[in-house]
Amino acid sequence: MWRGLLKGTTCLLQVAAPEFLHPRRFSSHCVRLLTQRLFKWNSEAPLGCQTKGYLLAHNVIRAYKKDAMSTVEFPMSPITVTDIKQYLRSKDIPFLDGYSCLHIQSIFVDASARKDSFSLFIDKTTGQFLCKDTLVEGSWEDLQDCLEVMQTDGQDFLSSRVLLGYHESAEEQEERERELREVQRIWSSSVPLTDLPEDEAQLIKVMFQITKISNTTLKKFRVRLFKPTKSLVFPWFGGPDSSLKGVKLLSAQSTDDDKVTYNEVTFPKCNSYCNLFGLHLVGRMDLEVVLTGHELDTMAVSQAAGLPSVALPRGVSCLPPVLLPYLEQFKRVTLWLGGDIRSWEASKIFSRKLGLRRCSLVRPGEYRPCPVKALASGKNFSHIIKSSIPAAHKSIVSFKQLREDVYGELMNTDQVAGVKWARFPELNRILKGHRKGELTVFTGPTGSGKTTFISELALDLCMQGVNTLWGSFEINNVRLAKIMLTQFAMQRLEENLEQYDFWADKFEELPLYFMTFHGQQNIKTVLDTMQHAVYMYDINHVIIDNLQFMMGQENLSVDKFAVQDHIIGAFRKFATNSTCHVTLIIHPRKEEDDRELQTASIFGSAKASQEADNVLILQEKKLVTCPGRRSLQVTKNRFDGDVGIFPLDFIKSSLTFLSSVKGKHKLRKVTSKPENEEAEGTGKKEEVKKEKVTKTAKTPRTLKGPATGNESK
Ligand SMILES: Nc1ncnc2c1ncn2[C@@H]1O[C@H](COP(=O)(O)OP(=O)(O)OP(=O)(O)O)[C@@H](O)[C@H]1O
Repeated sequence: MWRGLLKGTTCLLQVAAPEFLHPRRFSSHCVRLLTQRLFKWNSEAPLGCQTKGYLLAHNVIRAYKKDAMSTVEFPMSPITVTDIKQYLRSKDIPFLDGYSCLHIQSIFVDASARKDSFSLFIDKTTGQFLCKDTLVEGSWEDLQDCLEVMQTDGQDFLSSRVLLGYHESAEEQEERERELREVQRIWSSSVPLTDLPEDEAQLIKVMFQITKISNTTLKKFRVRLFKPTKSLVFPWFGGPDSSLKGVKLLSAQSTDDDKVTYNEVTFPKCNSYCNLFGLHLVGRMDLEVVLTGHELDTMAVSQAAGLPSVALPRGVSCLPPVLLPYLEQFKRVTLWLGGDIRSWEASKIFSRKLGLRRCSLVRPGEYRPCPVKALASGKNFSHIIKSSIPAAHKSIVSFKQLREDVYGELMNTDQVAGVKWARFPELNRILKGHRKGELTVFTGPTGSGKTTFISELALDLCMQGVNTLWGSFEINNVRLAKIMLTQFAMQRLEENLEQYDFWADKFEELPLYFMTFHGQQNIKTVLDTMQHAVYMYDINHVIIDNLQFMMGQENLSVDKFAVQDHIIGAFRKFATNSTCHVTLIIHPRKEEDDRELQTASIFGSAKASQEADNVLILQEKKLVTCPGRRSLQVTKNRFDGDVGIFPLDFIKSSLTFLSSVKGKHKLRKVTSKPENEEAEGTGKKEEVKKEKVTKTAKTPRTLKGPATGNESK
């Protein structure tokens, strides 16, 4: 359908604004200018015609953007809160300065029908807006357009249909309606837990480890049981009429080793499931809330602490900014996201979005597990919540303030070490895991498979819920996605095209985003886009392929090293400040055919290896017997100093690398020497203090199910 619209609007554009015909230039800014021109032209025409022209233009742009939903564009005109305030003042629009948003009166509701006088929320970071009364949402440019239209026409308000829902294609609309029918079907064929016979209800409670959650609480939150799959059903009520908008199904399965795993499925699916479970029970006058990472936790808090509580839709993996308006009313937000380090890290990151000064964080620990476990073990909830730590930290701290942090790290060494790779156990043994806030520099000979390898390394993490952003400047996103999809499916999909949809559907669920850049880029633009993505999607891992594309096209013969140092410094700062891991691919210096690369071979000065927390080298052995053979060498590991090398076998059909141990290629685990002893730039062979050979069995490759953003607890 949108092709049809595009055709129609192309004609319109040809007349009104030919310079915007190039699809890459479609943007809200383009619509805005186009709209203004249309208004100018149509100033004599009746209102309906003007709005139609406006809508038509918007339709195309929004459909275009929606198509590229997992791509992250550079915000056309990065906006600051000062700009927004200035604009509102210039239009005489009164606003309230909230925590994450500015609040204005809704422009989509007739003044006489406005329930809440300041129900339109403008995100201070992005300018994105949401009207809570009508659920109209859009970009800052959309809002400006609407305000301009109102001013031009001298209207008090606009119809909510101006922006609502029209961006959907027929297919999308059909899909949405199908999902809504599915939601209704599940909801109406499930039974309230409290209506089950007592023994059956008890069995279910045991299965989900919620024996301490009372029937009153279950009833209050309207939890049901979907019998065909024995799943708990958590409803999502939303909108001005608090109608049913979606459901989340939680199912339990026992594993071979007698453990129970929990799986979640949402309708509508993951990306559009934007529910704060429990929100319908929050009163308009409530000023305090406990934010949890799971529906069961929210019920536990509500029951044991008697406080309003809401759960994040995708647990600790993200806090979508679209939910921020719903949390604006609270003067105090206690984040109790779980009982592990990952929850603790997430609570620190989310509190920045929520506004540090109103947030306090429950530090995980032996006496502070996640709420549902705390309820099961009879912990004192009010004590835990009262002893939560204010999120606004001072820049100078004493050890007294740090001692709990240090203790937490000592207690949870495995979690502190980061997310483990499922496909590269040898890398886990050396690096221990993938940690937030670190900078990894990766190099290897030209054409040796750097992109292919990093693609699999990042995919592995992404499949475990690490929100990932790719900046691929060398190969385009379609090619990159094709490589990743092949690695994900672990087979040549060209030969099994009938399976394409199956794998693509699963792949689509991954928290994976791509920057839309290609070729040479300005470092500031790239960093701004990364910052934007961190805010929008809680990105934990950014991959830049490769640094040479930020060095500019001009001849940098004089100070190219200084430029590179500046860029590396900027990425280092970004990784630290945004608590986000950055993997930077850098070309090596000119290689000599018969020598292995080393840290000093990284192109540029020593800055790259000094700033990096990890240095990884893809070694290419020119073996006649085994031409595809590569090894991965870790030459720097700031976390615990272990360095080493292990061989990789390339499987061409799936573009994957199998870490293997064959013949002479055994894992060499080497305890590193101090960083300052590294023979940077000297070409000296690295000294080895201690060397031990660890026998590693060939790891069988099993494809783990793709992460759906749904956690199992
Ligand atoms: N171990 C390997 N053996 C043989 N071919 C490989 C291997 N790894 C990757 N390839 C293939 O080599 C080609 C180049 O790979 P890739 O683009 O990942 O290399 P690169 O090091 O990133 O290249 P560049 O130096 O140009 O950035 C691809 O077609 C890829 O499928």
